[in-house]
Amino acid sequence: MTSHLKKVELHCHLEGAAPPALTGAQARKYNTDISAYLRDGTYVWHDFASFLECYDKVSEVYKTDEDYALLTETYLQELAGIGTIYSELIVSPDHGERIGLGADAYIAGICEGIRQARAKSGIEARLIVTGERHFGPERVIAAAKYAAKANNPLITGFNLAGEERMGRVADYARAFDIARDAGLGLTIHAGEVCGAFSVSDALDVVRPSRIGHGVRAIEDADLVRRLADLGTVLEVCPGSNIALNVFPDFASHPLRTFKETGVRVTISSDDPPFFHTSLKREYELAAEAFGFSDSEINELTRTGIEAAFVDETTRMALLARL
Ligand SMILES: Nc1ncnc2[nH]cnc12
Ligand SMILES: [Zn+2]
Repeated sequence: MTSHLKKVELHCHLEGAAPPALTGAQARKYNTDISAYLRDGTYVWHDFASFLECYDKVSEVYKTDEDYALLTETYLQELAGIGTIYSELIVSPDHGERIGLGADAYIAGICEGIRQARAKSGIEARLIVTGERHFGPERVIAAAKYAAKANNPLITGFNLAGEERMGRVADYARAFDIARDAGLGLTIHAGEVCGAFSVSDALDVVRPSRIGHGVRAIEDADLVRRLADLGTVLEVCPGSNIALNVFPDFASHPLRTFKETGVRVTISSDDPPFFHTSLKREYELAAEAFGFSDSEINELTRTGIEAAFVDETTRMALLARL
């Protein structure tokens, strides 16, 4: 049981956390047929590419700033209900543009959801703006420029998500330069769908303090040592990795090996209902599938706070709540 433990999540895509019931209600509200992507309360996909397609279709039934406020507050309140004190949400202003809402209204709705949740439960949250590789480098650069200029204290990081097999990290270097120059925290999806080379590329080109997933670094022992030496924090999402067949089962998953070899690791849920998981389940898995003790799980949580994209006063306050 991990219900008594405080929790932190660094890696969750906001639209990826959309509860199927809420998505169904949204689809009915807008008279949109998403039966190809949501059936019997379950999101329908069969591989990484179809997951990304399903994700984009589901996202499209959240159309207004109020919809985004509701989605954000709903997820954060679920997290607060299981003892979560801090959450970083991965958001895409470019998506706001694509659906015609506009980036500012999209972000304003999400920030309203954060304020509502914090007022009700005290949960702290920040936003990581992401670009999506499959929409190409120009859109990713535009996302970085948006984040850099937003002057919004809740936007504290920049990420690159989407189809990892498209292009190389170097194609997106300029976007990360813009985000770095603006003082944003940097993280990047790598070593999830592609192998160890993608993590090496990320370290060489982006020099991020964190990597989303990074788990396929396990294929290269020198790279694992490099991650440990650099102190790069991996945002590990075991349930997602098994659902996407990155590893066949939890027994083959490298979370414990990373920890034992000195790589700094945290646990997150990624896109929880898409992968039949939740942050609650990821903490349970840490105990039951990976055999971590309460104090080892608290170390994962502490690492999450140490690596969080927050000011030092907030970091100290979060550490004090552990
Ligand atoms: N697991 C994942 N990997 C890459 N891009 C994503 N976008 C949403 N979830 C993702
Ligand atoms: Zn992700």
